[in-house]
Amino acid sequence: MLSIEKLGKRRGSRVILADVDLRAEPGKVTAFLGPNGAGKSSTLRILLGLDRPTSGTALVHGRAYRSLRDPLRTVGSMLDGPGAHPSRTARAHLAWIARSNGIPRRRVAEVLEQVGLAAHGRGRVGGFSLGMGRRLGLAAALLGEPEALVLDEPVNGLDAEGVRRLRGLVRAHAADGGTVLLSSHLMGEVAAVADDVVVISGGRVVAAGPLSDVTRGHASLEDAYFALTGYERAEGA
Ligand SMILES: Nc1ncnc2c1ncn2[C@@H]1O[C@H](COP(=O)(O)OP(=O)(O)OP(=O)(O)O)[C@@H](O)[C@H]1O
Repeated sequence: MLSIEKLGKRRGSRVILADVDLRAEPGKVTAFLGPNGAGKSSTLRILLGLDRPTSGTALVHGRAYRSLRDPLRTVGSMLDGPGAHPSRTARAHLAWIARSNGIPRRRVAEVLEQVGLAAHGRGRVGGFSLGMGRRLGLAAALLGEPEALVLDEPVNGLDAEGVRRLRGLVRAHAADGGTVLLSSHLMGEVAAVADDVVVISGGRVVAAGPLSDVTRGHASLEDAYFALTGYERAEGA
């Protein structure tokens, strides 16, 4: 369970986040949607202890990320970039994370297989394509068999096979009772996997609830998204 309440973030006089509420529940895929600059990454960075809020709380299983005893076994995350040194091989990178977090070494081969990088384990990360780097980031998120997954724009850079694989992984994770929170600005990908949706625009949540509730009265999630974020009006103005 991931719970964010009344989260606020200011940078100088700029309001980045205002009273953001979000819950991602076990057994469900929750999509966090919004246009570029809406505040998705800022929210997820605070949830993962990489930044501090100005107000409010962001908790993983009722605790702040920084106070988790076994963070990688509790919540796996993928933010931008593979987060690995370019001269390291994929396997060495994952083995290093595993070693420093008390995760069994066997998990390295398992997650490389899961994300479709089994044939590239000995490849240096510096030679990876954008999509391969994203797959490696996903592998690192899965490494500790965490209950919760937090994935920031996981579809970016993935090819069709990668997108299909990702969908399968997140659906399977939720089906096993896990919690999945993923951000995206790509409606089609989200409509295909999400149970619940939270839409953010200008640092404020403009809609939240089951996908069917958020899309009610609209032809598609995309139509709902444009209506909720005011994008069409802004572009037409
Ligand atoms: N380190 C930072 N310093 C100053 N401003 C920042 C910083 N990080 C983000 N911002 C600002 O905070 C706002 C929210 O950005 P954020 O990256 O959270 O949005 P996002 O919804 O993740 O967008 P995208 O879809 O483009 O990734 C933006 O106006 C951005 O310019």
